[in-house]
Amino acid sequence: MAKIGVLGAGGFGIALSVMCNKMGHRVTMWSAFPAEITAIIRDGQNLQLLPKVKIPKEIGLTTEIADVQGSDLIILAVPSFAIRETARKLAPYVSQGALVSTVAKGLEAKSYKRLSQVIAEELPGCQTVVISGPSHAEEVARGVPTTVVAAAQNRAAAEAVQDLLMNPTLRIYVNDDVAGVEYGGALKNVIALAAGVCDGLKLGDNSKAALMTRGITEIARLGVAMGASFETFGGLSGVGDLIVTCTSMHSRNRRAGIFIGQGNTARQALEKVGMTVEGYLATKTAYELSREVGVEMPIVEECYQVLYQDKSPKKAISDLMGRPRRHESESIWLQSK
Ligand SMILES: NC(=O)C1=CN([C@@H]2O[C@H](COP(=O)(O)OP(=O)(O)OC[C@H]3O[C@@H](n4cnc5c(N)ncnc54)[C@H](O)[C@@H]3O)[C@@H](O)[C@H]2O)C=CC1
Ligand SMILES: O=C(CO)COP(=O)(O)O
Repeated sequence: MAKIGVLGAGGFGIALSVMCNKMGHRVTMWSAFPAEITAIIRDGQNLQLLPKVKIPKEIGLTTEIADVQGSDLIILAVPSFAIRETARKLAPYVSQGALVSTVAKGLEAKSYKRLSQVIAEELPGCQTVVISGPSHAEEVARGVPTTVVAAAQNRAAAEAVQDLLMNPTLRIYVNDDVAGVEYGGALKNVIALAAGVCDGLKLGDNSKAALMTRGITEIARLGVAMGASFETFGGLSGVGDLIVTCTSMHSRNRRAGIFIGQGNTARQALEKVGMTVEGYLATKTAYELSREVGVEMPIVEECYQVLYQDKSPKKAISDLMGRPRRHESESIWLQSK
């Protein structure tokens, strides 16, 4: 039995806490917000972020981040925009070599850093392991067979997370390509939003398949330009997560896209979903990064215009369809002029 600290008491923080508790680990779940913990204690669940998942009494609930000190593993399960401030709060309570994981999927705004890089800056001396892959909280909490990857620069650290968290319903593969795993996880949310827009517009399966396939092409194009391995995008954290997020009703990104396709503004869609929609910020960050490094990302660019410049989704789709003719085999390497 290990001691696990989970930072974040939303959908995925709860799902992982419940899973770890079932495995026999001693779990402490932290939230930055006293009202969130009070509501969980009162309702025995988080009615807003993961309803119908009962939180067992053995899981410690706290707003004192110091309470996770001495954990064998600390999992950051807060949205990507809160990773730096949460890691900074944690810093006084972790020792050299501590094992820290993140499940957040995003890039830091403005710096375009990957979240493991952000954590390494705030927690130097810790071993950072990225956990990513097709893993909706609703299903992880129910014990639906799920597969993810654990990626770290130090393979032993990823294997330690594999040892701690792998169980009959969660199969964990180790991966050395941290950059590829993180770009896949962050960027698939943009494509999932776009897939939701297609669904909201009541387009067909052809359109969705096109978005997913061309989407992973441009995700890989940026990832490879940023130093990732091409192969990673064909794995669980790439195409695997893209498939689940573009097709599942659990996906908050896809649901936000559906609202936009039905005629809501981006702001209205985010409010209606009421949970973390990483694809919104990721669209802006990916758009800016792709321009900075000169990588062509037509779907990301159209998403940016729909979300941030009020472009009509129908016009965005017709502009994508009307792009210059191209050979499929060469397009993975395309750089913009
Ligand atoms: N829900 C899911 O199925 C999965 C989510 N993820 C990723 O995990 C991350 C968290 O997602 P969810 O748990 O679903 O989000 P959520 O919206 O359900 O919960 C977010 C949690 O973060 C906390 N939080 C918000 N702002 C904060 C701040 N400034 N400082 C500290 N804590 C803050 C909230 O209090 C809440 O406990 C996201 O990056 C998401 O992409 C990854 C895999 C699956
Ligand atoms: O990353 C996820 C599943 O792997 C969760 O996706 P959403 O954030 O779109 O719900």
